[in-house]
Amino acid sequence: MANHFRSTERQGSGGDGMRLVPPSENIVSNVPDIEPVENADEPQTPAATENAPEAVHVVTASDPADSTSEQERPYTSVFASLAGNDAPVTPHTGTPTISFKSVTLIYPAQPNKPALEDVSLDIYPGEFVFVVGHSGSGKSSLLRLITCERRATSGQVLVAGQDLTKLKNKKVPYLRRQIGTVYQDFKLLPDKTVYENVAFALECIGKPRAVINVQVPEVLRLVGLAEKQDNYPDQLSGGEQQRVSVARAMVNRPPLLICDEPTGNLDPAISLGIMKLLDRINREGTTVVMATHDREMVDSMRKRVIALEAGHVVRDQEKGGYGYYGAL
Ligand SMILES: Nc1ncnc2c1ncn2[C@@H]1O[C@H](COP(=O)(O)OP(=O)(O)OP(=O)(O)O)[C@@H](O)[C@H]1O
Repeated sequence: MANHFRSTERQGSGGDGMRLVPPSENIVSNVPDIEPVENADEPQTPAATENAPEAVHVVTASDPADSTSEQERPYTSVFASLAGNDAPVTPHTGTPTISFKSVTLIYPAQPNKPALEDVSLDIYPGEFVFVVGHSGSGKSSLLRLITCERRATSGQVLVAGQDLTKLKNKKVPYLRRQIGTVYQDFKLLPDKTVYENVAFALECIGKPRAVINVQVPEVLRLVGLAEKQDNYPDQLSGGEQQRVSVARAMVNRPPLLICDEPTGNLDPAISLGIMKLLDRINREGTTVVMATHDREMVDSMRKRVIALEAGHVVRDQEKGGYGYYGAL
């Protein structure tokens, strides 16, 4: 299969020597060559640059697209150090990693209220995309279509060039090997240690023990949990549990990462540690799509933002902000 997942060039400006590794090379050492996670409570640098939105390609929301500017904020966001204002926009060329063509999703339990209706969008290799919107606007449903947990009622969902509306059930596990997932509730196995939780992801796809023995310690070091590899999930903080789930999602070095409110249960300082990890994974070439309610994070990081309202895309903006959605 052609590699429609991975970008061919790095995004961002801070050169840290990371290398893109085609999946075929990722047999033994497939963890990105990046520094381990730093302490989340390290001193934060002030907001770097102006945050005027650029390259808006669709804005149809009646509300203003961008919310509070850096100047208006009474304090510097903990996420300010991840602002990508100076980073070039990922080119929207070639085959999209994810393509929705007039997609509608109707759950049988709610036949008169589509969770998604006539959604069309393209996400390209190497992009980092936030999906925002009210509770019930369709964010998780959109992600479930990408991971093939749900099938579209009509329209076409293409992931890595494959039409998921036609994908046979027996082929779904192969698709999922290409997609790392991180959820708000971590979804760790309680009776397995940190090491075993991460190793299990590789065992499930038939990786040999020799490979597991190399990759698991490597990824645990990357997320800063090497010392806790023998702990069980209930012996970890929420932030540590989420780092295990990020380690598990990336240990097979998937070219696409789907995150559904990965920082939803975490305080801002701990969320920052998780976001630093995901930002680095993205800068190394992995496409990241993240549903979130975290206004501060979205406003600070200035990534592409897709906003949903009642199952419709109402805004799609490069370097966007969270927008005005009132209480969520
Ligand atoms: N399994 C389901 N069966 C029936 N309806 C569902 C199901 N899952 C979601 N829905 C409905 O689909 C719509 C979109 O839900 P979805 O979970 O995608 O929203 P969301 O934006 O992710 O919300 P939240 O921010 O609260 O997680 C809602 O009206 C919801 O009630």
